[in-house]
Amino acid sequence: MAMQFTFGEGLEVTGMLDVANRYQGGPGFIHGGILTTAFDEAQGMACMVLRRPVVTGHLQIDFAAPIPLGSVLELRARIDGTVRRKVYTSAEARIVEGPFADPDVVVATSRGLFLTVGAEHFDRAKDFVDGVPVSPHGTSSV
Ligand SMILES: CCCCCCCC/C=C\CCCCCCCC(=O)SCCNC(=O)CCNC(=O)[C@H](O)C(C)(C)COP(=O)(O)OP(=O)(O)OC[C@H]1O[C@@H](n2cnc3c(N)ncnc32)[C@H](O)[C@@H]1OP(=O)(O)O
Repeated sequence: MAMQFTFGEGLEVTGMLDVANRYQGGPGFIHGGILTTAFDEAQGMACMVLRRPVVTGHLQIDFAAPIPLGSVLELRARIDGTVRRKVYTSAEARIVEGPFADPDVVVATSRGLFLTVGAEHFDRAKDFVDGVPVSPHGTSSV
């Protein structure tokens, strides 16, 4: 997904998403699956501090407010803790530009469980790789 990421202090990662027209779900608003993808990317990116590949095991989104096309979304994500291969993460989204912008209002939240995996996890699909992902960290082609 075409997001810009910056690494803040500590374990927090900030991702910015321009809510383009192609991300429409209901008329005028972002599709919930797109927002879910953005959280998956941001929380997966927060896991990169571990310097091991991870995959998403469980992701739970609360859609608290509608997000109109043309918004700029800010997603802040972090690792909350690790247990063995399990990596517990959370994130919030705020509209920071556009007609509904209010940096004090959280419009969606996410909790995600990621699992560290070995290189063999991806090796199994190497014959099916299709193209170069858009994302600089190489996880998504959306
Ligand atoms: C050549 C190297 C290439 C490197 C490339 C690096 C890329 C960049 C890296 C990093 C940036 C990442 C950015 C990511 C952004 C996008 C990520 C995605 O969209 S990933 C696609 C969607 N997800 C899947 O396709 C997973 C499909 N599922 C699986 O493969 C397995 O189910 C997996 C790996 C998640 C777990 O399977 P198991 O066999 O490895 O692990 P078990 O032994 O079953 O579980 C381990 C522990 O986790 C818990 N667990 C597993 N799944 C759970 C679940 N769904 N809910 C709750 N707990 C779960 C279990 O209860 C267990 O817990 P206990 O340690 O015993 O306490």
